[in-house]
Amino acid sequence: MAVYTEVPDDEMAAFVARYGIGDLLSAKGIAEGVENSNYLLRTTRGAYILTLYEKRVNPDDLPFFLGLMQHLAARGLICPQPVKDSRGEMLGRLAGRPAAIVTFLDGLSVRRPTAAHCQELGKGLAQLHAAGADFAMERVNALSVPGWRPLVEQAGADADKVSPGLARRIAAEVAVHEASWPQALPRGVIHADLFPNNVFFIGDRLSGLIDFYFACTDAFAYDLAICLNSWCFEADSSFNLTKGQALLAGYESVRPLEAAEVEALPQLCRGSALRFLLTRLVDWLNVPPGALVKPHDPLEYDRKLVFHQRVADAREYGLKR
Ligand SMILES: Nc1ncnc2c1ncn2[C@@H]1O[C@H](COP(=O)(O)OP(=O)(O)OP(=O)(O)O)[C@@H](O)[C@H]1O
Ligand SMILES: N[C@@H](CCO)C(=O)O
Repeated sequence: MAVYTEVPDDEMAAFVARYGIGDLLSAKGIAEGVENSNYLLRTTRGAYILTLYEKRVNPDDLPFFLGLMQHLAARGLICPQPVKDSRGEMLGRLAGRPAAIVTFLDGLSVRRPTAAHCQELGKGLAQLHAAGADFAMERVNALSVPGWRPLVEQAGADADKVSPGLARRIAAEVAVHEASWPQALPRGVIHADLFPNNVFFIGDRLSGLIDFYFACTDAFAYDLAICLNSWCFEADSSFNLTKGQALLAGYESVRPLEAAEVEALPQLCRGSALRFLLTRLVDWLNVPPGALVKPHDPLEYDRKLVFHQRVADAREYGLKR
């Protein structure tokens, strides 16, 4: 996360006092991340995370996100749990923004995942899909195919300042998916942003998942595609087949893929690369003045997209069949 909204000390202390989590000792803005404003709170009872929800989060979606974290935690998945205030509410308001306090998770995210991390991640992703199966709420994926053209339009001709020809290429890529996106794949709750920075490990063991603010109801295999993109490429943009194999094997050790999902995987990888290329591009072109945030490189996902455009079938990601 980042810090877009500064909170005056007295407002922060008064807000925290409503939660029965002890006296506030310190509140430190967290520079990592790009979406919401986050503070690490230390109180006389321990550590917590305070999140102020920013532009890309629709406040109407917050009951889904907070309810989902509660649901998954109740089924044994290690994820942040929303803390209720003295009125029993999970969602509050601070410095003019919707805000919530969640529990702090131990563990560290890994900058350069190994194949062992990828295997654990695959297993954890399938466990998340299973734990979400009986979650009653639904949320449309606002950043699936119908959400992409508006992002292309928002970037407009400025896309070419980031890379010559990019505006035309992304418009053409969106058109491909609008015409042929797979519609009937097994679906349920997906995380939709399970990048390495959102997964904690203690040693080689997965110890927790965070950042459920893109979670939605969509194809399970699309979540897998997002993970193949964010876990299995090297810094030079080459795909690491060993990591792909490990991730897919970890996933299938809990939930084997159906034939239609295997067939769709190259297109899902291509579409998810495009999704992150587009949101990164729009963010890159619109950094709010004074915000404590470092935008992500959109062209990393352009290079991944080019790789997927050449993939003929899922064996190229390490699937054994
Ligand atoms: N529940 C938690 N327990 C421990 N640390 C946390 C927790 N939630 C967030 N953090 C810390 O805050 C950082 C930013 O959080 P998060 O990834 O949710 O932000 P974001 O803006 O949504 O980021 P992203 O760019 O991934 O969307 C994390 O990298 C982690 O260090
Ligand atoms: N994980 C995203 C940021 C949150 O949408 C990215 O790396 O582009």
